[in-house]
Amino acid sequence: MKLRRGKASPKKEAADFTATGKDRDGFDVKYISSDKGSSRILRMKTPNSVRGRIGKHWPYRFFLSRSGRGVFSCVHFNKGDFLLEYRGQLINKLECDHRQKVYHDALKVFMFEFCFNGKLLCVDAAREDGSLGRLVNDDHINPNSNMKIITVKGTPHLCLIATRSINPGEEITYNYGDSEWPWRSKVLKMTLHCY
Ligand SMILES: C[S@@+](CC[C@H](N)C(=O)[O-])C[C@H]1O[C@@H](n2cnc3c(N)ncnc32)[C@H](O)[C@@H]1O
Repeated sequence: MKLRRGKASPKKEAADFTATGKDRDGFDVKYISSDKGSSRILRMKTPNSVRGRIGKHWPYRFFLSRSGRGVFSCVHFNKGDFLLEYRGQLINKLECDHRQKVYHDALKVFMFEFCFNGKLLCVDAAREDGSLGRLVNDDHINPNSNMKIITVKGTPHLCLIATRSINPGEEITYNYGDSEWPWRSKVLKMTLHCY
């Protein structure tokens, strides 16, 4: 992949951000409300400068059909860019199974299980720690990122990497995988909203 001069590779960026334990700039959390099958954004933190740019280039604003929080880009990202780490506590299968038994359903969705070097591991992001990766919503039809395992000093880190270019104002999404997620079975109306 050809890199812009001075720009670190996604793997290097991921390693740097995972080491600091901080999210990179360029994202906003917005609250989305679903009412009668349609959805709207309740609170926007996007700066006016960015809003102006979106308005100029986008004929439409957002299609949203979910509720709760979502993570939105407020800058442009290229395909292959490192976006965010799905941060949390790295635990083994035994501990993961235990927590699956004791956690409420609302917390279980924050447990990300994956295979690493032939072992089942889990990042438990149930704790509200202010990080953004744990707030990224599912889209199995047209996601703009995917979750990659990036190994830093022998430890696996779950990192969201852009799968296409992402414009300011777009919600960051990835495919949560093939489970029967309840929201996927609902027929949700898609409504356009302008602000
Ligand atoms: C890892 S959390 C994502 C952040 C979450 N929206 C929040 O406000 O905490 C996963 C939860 O988000 C919601 N969610 C994620 N993707 C969704 C989607 N496509 N449609 C509806 N709800 C979704 C579901 O409630 C799910 O249990």
